[in-house]
Amino acid sequence: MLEELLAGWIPRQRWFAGKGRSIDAVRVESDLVLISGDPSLRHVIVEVRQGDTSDRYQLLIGARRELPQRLRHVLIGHAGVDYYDAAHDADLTGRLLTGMARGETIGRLRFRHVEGAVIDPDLRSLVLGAEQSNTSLIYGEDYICKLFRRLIPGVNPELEIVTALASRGAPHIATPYGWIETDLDGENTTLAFLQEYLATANDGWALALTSVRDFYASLPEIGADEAGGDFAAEAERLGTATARIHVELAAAFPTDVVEPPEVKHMVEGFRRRLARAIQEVPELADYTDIAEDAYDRLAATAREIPVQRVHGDYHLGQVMRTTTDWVILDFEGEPGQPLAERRALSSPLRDVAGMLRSFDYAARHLLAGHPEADRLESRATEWSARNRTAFMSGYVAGGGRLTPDDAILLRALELSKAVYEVVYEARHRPTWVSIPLAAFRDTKA
Ligand SMILES: Nc1ncnc2c1ncn2[C@@H]1O[C@H](COP(=O)(O)OP(=O)(O)O)[C@@H](O)[C@H]1O
Ligand SMILES: O=P(O)(O)O[C@H]1O[C@H](CO)[C@@H](O[C@H]2O[C@H](CO)[C@@H](O)[C@H](O)[C@H]2O)[C@H](O)[C@H]1O
Repeated sequence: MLEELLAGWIPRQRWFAGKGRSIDAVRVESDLVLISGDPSLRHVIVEVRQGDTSDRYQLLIGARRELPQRLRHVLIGHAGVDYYDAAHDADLTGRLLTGMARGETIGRLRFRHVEGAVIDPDLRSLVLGAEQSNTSLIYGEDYICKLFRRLIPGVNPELEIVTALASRGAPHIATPYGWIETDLDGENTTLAFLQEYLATANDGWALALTSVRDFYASLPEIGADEAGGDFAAEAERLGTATARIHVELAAAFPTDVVEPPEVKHMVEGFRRRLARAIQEVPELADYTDIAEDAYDRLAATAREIPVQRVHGDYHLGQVMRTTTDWVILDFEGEPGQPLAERRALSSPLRDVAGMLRSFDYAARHLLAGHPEADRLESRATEWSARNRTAFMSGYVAGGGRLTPDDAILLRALELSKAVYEVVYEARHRPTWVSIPLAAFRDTKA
């Protein structure tokens, strides 16, 4: 009965990855009672079959004889009692904190805390604004608990990296407190991650946009360096924080080098990504020569490239400015890539390339559909260049490496990221495709 209700409810959830394809079957793979009574709380893992694919999802299911008004929007369905999405029920979600604080094992679920962490189990939760691929619960002003919805067997890279960095006393991370795990297909798999909530911080994207708006609105036109909301000092500090994180990651995890023949394989990977992207967004074909030129130059550099664990999907939306520092979040790699690829060693310049692209995004995203887009084009270029330069100087000052050969690698990585972004935007925000395409146009002119 529950399975039937879920088959109707799951496709309507933001985090459901199989949208647009019909569901053949929903099967409950595991069902554990975490609290009994009314209201009751169950932890459920379901398998959703669609054609020849099947995905697993994690659910917290509450049951009450009658759902109060405040929970009616998360009703799953009625079958004797009202079943609902208990992630939204602050009367029940404290159970996750208690489990982690006590280090409990319940059936196949293991609740764990970071050594020495003290977790207050009495805080009440709220679901963070827009649920995307995961559901995040904010407990009081203290913790954020990310509940992974679609379950991929394996340890989540975010948990792996943040706990390793915290144990080294690394700066620029949000303190980890605990996690929930289980075994899936014989692999230890992360179900949820509890971390410090940066209640008073602002994310880098919002801060950068404030600066861009201020710069665009300043009349008579003044230089980016004279604008009141100049972001360059922050960009530079962020560059230094980024270099420090790279140093810490290199110390906490194994490192390696990619030998020159393997660099060619890496370039082949870039070319394959470009070819796949062109199939999806044919407009990109106009810029093939520019990307290929950067890839050829990289293939021609006969030197080894140091590789290590990196952030993997680094942009202004992943960094937060607290009153004292930049904090880096979401070390999960590019969403949608297989776990092995997200955990693979890579050049730290991949993150640098991601952030450079992000400065360009911040400068340009207001231009799409702007009546004065032509006038603002040169201002966008000025803001982007100023902040990219400041970020790089902070990165180098913080110990980040940038030799002339690195600059060739950085350029290829930046264009490869822009290729990824063109596909990402075509899928999710088609009116933004022009932003990453400008990364190629800039050099074509
Ligand atoms: N530790 C934190 N403190 C404060 N806000 C956070 C924290 N972690 C995430 N957030 C906020 O939650 C939002 C989504 O977090 P994120 O980890 O990027 O989720 P997703 O993987 O779904 O993109 C971010 O935009 C950020 O503003
Ligand atoms: O934050 P996520 O891990 O979900 O990353 C994905 O979404 C990002 C958009 O939020 C996307 O980033 C792109 O848009 C940003 C502005 O919204 C911009 O700052 C980034 O430079 C740009 O790449 C990211 O690529 C995607 O993986």
